[in-house]
Amino acid sequence: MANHNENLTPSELLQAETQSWNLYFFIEHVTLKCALQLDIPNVITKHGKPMTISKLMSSLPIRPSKFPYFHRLTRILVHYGFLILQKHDDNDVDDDKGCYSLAPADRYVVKDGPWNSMEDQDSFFFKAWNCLGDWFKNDDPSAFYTAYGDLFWSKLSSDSSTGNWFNENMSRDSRSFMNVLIGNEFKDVFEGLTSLVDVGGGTGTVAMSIAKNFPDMKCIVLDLPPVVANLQGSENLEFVAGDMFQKIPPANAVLLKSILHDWNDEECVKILKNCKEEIRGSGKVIIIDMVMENPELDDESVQAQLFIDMLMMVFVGSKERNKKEWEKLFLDSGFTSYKITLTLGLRSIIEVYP
Ligand SMILES: C[S@@+](CC[C@H](N)C(=O)[O-])C[C@H]1O[C@@H](n2cnc3c(N)ncnc32)[C@H](O)[C@@H]1O
Ligand SMILES: C/C=C/c1ccc(O)c(OC)c1
Repeated sequence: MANHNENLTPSELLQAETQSWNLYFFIEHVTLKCALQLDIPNVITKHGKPMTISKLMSSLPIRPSKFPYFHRLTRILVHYGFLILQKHDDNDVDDDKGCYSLAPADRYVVKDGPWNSMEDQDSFFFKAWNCLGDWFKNDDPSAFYTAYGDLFWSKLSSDSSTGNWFNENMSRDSRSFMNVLIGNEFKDVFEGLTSLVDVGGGTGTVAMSIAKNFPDMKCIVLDLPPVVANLQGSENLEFVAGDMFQKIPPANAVLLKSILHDWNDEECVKILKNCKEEIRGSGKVIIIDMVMENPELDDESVQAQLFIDMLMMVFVGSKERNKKEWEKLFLDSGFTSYKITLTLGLRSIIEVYP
């Protein structure tokens, strides 16, 4: 092992060279981005079955002059696991080496995954990330603020196309998450509740799913005026425009999905105290958010969690919390007990009792 006063050994240097290619050039990002620019996931989805490379090329908006280059893109997409190549026969010498299909991650992205429309919002997204270095050297609340001179929620409120983009993505995230939650034995968490207010419930995707599955429960969605303006409720679903730091409508249970990770500790305590005040009957607060440092998670999940934690820092100046940090929030807001009832992928369901 070389210490940092010495030059790298030849083998360290060669390994560093390899690593720097893999780390510094965003290979996965730039190649996947091209796949999305060419609409590869949608074209394969529409085709309905795996496609040969010739079929794929002729179905995509690419010029014949570029056909000879295309297998280089599919090759790296296969390497990164974005595409799956089922080989027909290793002896095949022509370009139809096999059939390409979508990996589960693309099927998720096409069908209901959020943030796949990053393309339209590319500069919006990266402008904030590009300011992260500057943010460390200034006193701004978030790198987003450094980039835009405005807070994230305020910007979304004033710029309706970005606001709609964000709400649509949160809604996609919520739709797939609720399909897992409600579609399985996991829906116990809502059983027996008479009413529920989804605080910061966006455009109501979560509440609609609960309202549909529990017709006797009255569901309320509280969100900022520009988010819920013009949204139509139903028999047991109501939209309320407001500010969770001011007043939360009373209900048997309060749901906070992807809310507390947007705020710092003092703000979270304020929100939680407001929630506690409005709980009616023997109710609870239900939190759906990540719990960091869960030793049961695999490396891939940990990496995604670490990234989302950074995302919160960049966009809203907040953080993801470990079990101890969650517990402190609950006790500081006057709750007596809590339990982490379920972990689904990256996120957990935490029930908190007054
Ligand atoms: C990350 S999104 C989560 C949306 C939804 N709960 C979900 O999981 O799909 C955070 C939500 O909090 C809302 N929000 C931000 N500030 C708020 C406030 N002061 N009062 C009520 N809602 C607010 C935003 O408009 C946004 O819909
Ligand atoms: C670009 C995405 C920004 C973002 C901001 C706040 C959130 O709570 C969030 O949840 C996934 C995403």
